[in-house]
Amino acid sequence: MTAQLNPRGDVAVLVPAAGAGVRLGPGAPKALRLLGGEPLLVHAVRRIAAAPSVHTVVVAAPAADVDAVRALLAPVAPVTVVPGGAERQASVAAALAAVPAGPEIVLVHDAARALTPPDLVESVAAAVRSGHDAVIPVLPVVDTIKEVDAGEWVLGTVDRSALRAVQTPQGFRRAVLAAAHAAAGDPLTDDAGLVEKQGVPVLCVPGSEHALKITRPFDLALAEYLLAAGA
Ligand SMILES: Nc1ccn([C@@H]2O[C@H](COP(=O)(O)OP(=O)(O)OP(=O)(O)O)[C@@H](O)[C@H]2O)c(=O)n1
Ligand SMILES: C[C@](O)(CO)[C@H](O)COP(=O)(O)O
Repeated sequence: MTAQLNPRGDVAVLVPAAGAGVRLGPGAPKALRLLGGEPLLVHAVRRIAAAPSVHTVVVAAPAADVDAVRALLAPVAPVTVVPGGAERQASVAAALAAVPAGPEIVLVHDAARALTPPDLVESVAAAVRSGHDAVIPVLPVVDTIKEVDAGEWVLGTVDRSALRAVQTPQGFRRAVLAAAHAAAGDPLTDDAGLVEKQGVPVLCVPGSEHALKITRPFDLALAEYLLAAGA
């Protein structure tokens, strides 16, 4: 039996949360590390659950922690927890397989983007609902970008005007995401990449600086600051 949030909602949110967090340094799996005294995953799920369109949330947890994650999230929101895989893509596929009949819009959202505002969940879902098969939140790139050889010698300067930094939640018509995962080969770093390989147009909508991905220790420190400031 899959847990539901809003039975009249039309959105399922998949939360890959099975990563180790190697770049954050030694410690518990990243989704379980603390921000303001609570695990990143709790922050992420709380904000997803505050988005009124959300019908179902499926979390892909580290396989060894599935029961602990179920217990952790029970007081936060009704969620389904499944074991994740060795790569993010496999974790998303496992969560997608657990979505019940009903929601025709599926969002994929990193637990590591713990402070993502509910408004961003709603705006991505609304863009899919309005007829777009695939929608991603993006921000402009603010640094000058260089192509380098072996990470050391500059080969050239890339025109950044057409570049965007891509966030989550990424939103899809359910059948489009399912077909892209069914056809998936080697793992890609995001779900839009799989959909692009199927020739499906992907729409960009404005992202949010609060949806930063907590990847390195500095990101966690920044998130602590943002949380204390009311994010
Ligand atoms: N096998 C994996 C790997 C990643 N993720 C999830 O995918 C999201 C984005 O991944 P990232 O931020 O790169 O997390 P990690 O893989 O944990 O980071 P690292 O590469 O530093 O270990 C995270 O919520 C992470 O938990 C997952 O569900 N399953
Ligand atoms: C999905 C993602 O968050 C979009 O920016 C990103 O691609 C995850 O990448 P990572 O290498 O797993 O951090």
